[in-house]
Amino acid sequence: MSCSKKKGACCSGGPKTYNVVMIRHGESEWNQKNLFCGWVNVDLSDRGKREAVSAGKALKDAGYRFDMAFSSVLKRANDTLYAILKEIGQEDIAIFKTWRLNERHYGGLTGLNKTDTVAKYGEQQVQIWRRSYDTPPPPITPENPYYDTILLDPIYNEGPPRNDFPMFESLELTIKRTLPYWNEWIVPEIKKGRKILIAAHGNSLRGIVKHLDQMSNEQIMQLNLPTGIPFKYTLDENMKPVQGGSLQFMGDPETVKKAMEEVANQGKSKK
Ligand SMILES: O=C(O)[C@@H](CO)OP(=O)(O)O
Repeated sequence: MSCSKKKGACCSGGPKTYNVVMIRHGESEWNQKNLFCGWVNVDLSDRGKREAVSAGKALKDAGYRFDMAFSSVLKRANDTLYAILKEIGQEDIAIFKTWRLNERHYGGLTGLNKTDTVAKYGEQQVQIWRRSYDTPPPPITPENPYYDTILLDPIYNEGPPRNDFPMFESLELTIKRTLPYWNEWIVPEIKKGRKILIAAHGNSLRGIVKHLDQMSNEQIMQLNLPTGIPFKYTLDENMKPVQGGSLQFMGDPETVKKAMEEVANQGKSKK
């Protein structure tokens, strides 16, 4: 059977491969204001909404169809997903939402302006907080204006458990709660040949990318995922990327490069 037109599992002659599409949500209102956001449930900005629609159009033009979708419990990722599904005319597919795909919890940095934080602590420290593998931000405390906003938000009624509710997360800690979900819920569906779309966040997706590409703790520091540009992985039966199958962005390389630089620059001082 030839399945060259299918975007899920493919088997035409050679070894079986599987495609999975992921997207970081479109620009959020707090991305626009350059604030550390993490678990605060903010909306997409107008630009972010446009990015989500464009992502949907790109997927539609490339002929993508999905069997199911996964997202976090945060509306910026959910709304990105809905906009895409609307564009491709698949609003009725099954959607699974989990806090395990949330953005990393930014602890005591939540709500702070990234440029002001650079001015106070220096670019190097902010880069460590934003992109290092295992250095967490300071914990969020009750004095933080968003402490209750997060803790009392009904989106967290289903988890994480109250006695294990994060007060901060490094990338390492983010991966510890994201990867079990990837392995237990997403991988089995990919292996069944289901065509999967994941709409999540810069750092939860960095965790999945680090795992798939077996990137070192140093390599992952350099990766900034752009907002609202879908990317595809082509995986073998062991869920390892095939040659050239990693991080295949659906956008022209110059636009992707600029969008990545824009994210990186959020943690630079304004000259
Ligand atoms: O503030 C955040 O929650 C994240 C993503 O928007 O920011 P950063 O890119 O600094 O990890």
